Amino acid sequence: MGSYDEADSGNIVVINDYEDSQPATPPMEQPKVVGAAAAQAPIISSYNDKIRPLLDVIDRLRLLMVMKEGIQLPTIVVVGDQSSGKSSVLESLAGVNLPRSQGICTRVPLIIRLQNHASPRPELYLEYNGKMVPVEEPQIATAINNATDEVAGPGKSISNIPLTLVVRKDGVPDLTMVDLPGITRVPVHGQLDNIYEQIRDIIMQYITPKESIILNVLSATVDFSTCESIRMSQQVDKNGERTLAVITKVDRGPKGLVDKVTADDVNIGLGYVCVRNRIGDESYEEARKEEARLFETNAHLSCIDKSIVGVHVLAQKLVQIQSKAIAKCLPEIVKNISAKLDANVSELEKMPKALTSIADATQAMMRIIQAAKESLKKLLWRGEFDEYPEDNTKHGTARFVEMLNRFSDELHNCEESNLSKDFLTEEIKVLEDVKGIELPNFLPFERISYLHIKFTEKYWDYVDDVVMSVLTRHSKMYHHLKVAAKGAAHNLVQKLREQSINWKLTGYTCNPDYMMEWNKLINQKDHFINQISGTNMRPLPCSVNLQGFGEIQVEHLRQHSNVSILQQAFDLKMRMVAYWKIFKELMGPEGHGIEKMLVESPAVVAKREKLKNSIKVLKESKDSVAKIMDRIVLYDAYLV
Ligand SMILES: Nc1nc2c(ncn2[C@@H]2O[C@H](COP(=O)(O)OP(=O)(O)OP(=O)(O)O)[C@@H](O)[C@H]2O)c(=O)[nH]1
Repeated sequence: MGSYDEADSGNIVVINDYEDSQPATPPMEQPKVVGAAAAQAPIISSYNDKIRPLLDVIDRLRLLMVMKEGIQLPTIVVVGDQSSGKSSVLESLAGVNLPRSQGICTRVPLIIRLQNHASPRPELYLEYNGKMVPVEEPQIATAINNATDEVAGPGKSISNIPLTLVVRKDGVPDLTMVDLPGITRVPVHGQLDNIYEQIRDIIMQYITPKESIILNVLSATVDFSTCESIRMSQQVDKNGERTLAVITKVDRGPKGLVDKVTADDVNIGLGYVCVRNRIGDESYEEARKEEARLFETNAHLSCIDKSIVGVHVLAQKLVQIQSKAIAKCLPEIVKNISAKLDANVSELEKMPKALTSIADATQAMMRIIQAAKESLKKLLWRGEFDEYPEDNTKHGTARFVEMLNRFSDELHNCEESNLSKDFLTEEIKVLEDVKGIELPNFLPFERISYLHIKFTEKYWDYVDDVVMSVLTRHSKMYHHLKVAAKGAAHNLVQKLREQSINWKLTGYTCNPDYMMEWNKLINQKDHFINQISGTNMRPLPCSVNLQGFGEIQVEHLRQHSNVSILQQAFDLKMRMVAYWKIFKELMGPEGHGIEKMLVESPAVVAKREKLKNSIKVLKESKDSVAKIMDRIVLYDAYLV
């Protein structure tokens, strides 16, 4: 058993093109062999202390799903045509029973984390759907099948949601690999017609990143150039620089195998390893012995270079490839995590703050209304278009002039326009004087004396469009506010439109509710003033009952000898109270209306949540990586 002799000597010698072409691994980084494990474990290999923490960090980042954040990790991805023997290879490496079959077997990506572990009792876990389920070794195949059913549904359908199998066992190589569903062209009963496309998409997603190492599992019984998995890996790794081929079932197709692997017709840059997996109920020890015997005695197989045969060689090669890939990628990973974290933090900062109180909500609403008002003033009055430099349709003052010019031309062409040479001069002047949006009973629209219906319609349609689009822009984060504000603004524009059309010169006081409330309050003024300063009344009362206020203490007011000041103050107070009442009705009891209006749109909430989540993952990733930064620098230095 040449292979075991090598292991027992304590040195792993891996000779192939890849190793020759790669920078030499420093002597201290050579994987050591755990001699004591030789008798018990299927694979005799261990990781140097210096590499293991790096792999642990990569595994931690994988668990944090940092890949979802666009950070690629060095990953050994196992691909192969259906039943090529992928699971059997992994089983040989891990020394545990994985589901094996002749039909489709692997239906979800299975991340296998092998960790060499000193304790004689193996520890196995399955991690999926946020669960971590301990598993006993004999039940592992059943547990994987059950978990697959839970993730992908029972039957033969496949899914992209991965399962993770952690195997902590004495003597296993420290490796993390992903087993993917086998490529099948013909859907079997119970599979969707697009099963090939589904599997292809999953495989491409895993093998496309340049950080992935492709472990292409090929059966010795087939012509490699016809393998679908070769076609796929060549699409993303044309020269095979990151592809290693494992030839399985050598016992079934030994003839001509040596020529196939020597000719390398399919461009496998990292080389070939030929293996014979466990068959039927064999134990791992029996399988390894049988493999060694086969490569020693079989006429066709014995001439294959010993440096490319056997599961143990495969394990050692993978360990070295993996450690080099990790050391090469880690500095870039660290950089990418920091860059992505910074970008997400600044994007989150740019987002409106989540509103947690009525005060916040009120403030936010005022800010939005103020901003919308300012935008409208710029567009419709001041002629400043910096917020919409490209969109001429919003350039209100310019469009008004156009409208007026057109209208003027039309009028000149109609008989009516000749009735008076000053016709409409007054109206045009008034329009130019209109000063934006102000408090309801100070609007200057009573000065508008005449506007033609057609022109008025066009004018208000235009104003309505601009107001709607400005409000939409400013309130887009808050769906309810957007709807409410647009509704209110639209109604206001409608009212103004009607008033313009009806030529009303009634003195626009805008809000009838406000006026009703104000009248009710102001009608009490004479009575109130009389109660304070009435000359005929003795003794003067200490308090006065006011509708809407109740009993009011008034003695302190008597120090003001100027009745006119009192009247103005009363007037002012009533105005404010009337406004406040209308405002409160709009906003609902205790301001909850504002809160409701400022409920953010689900898309904004989702975006903020996503960013927060990303930041959390990236921060944790950064922390994990920070702990091993010194090792990265050290290891990196060896590789230069
Ligand atoms: N004789 C022999 N049979 C093997 C060898 N490797 C795998 N097999 C058998 O080939 C069949 C398929 O093996 P799997 O490991 O399930 O293949 P797979 O590629 O994982 O299958 P899917 O994931 O379903 O595509 C099983 O019956 C294995 O026992 C080998 O080296 N020699």
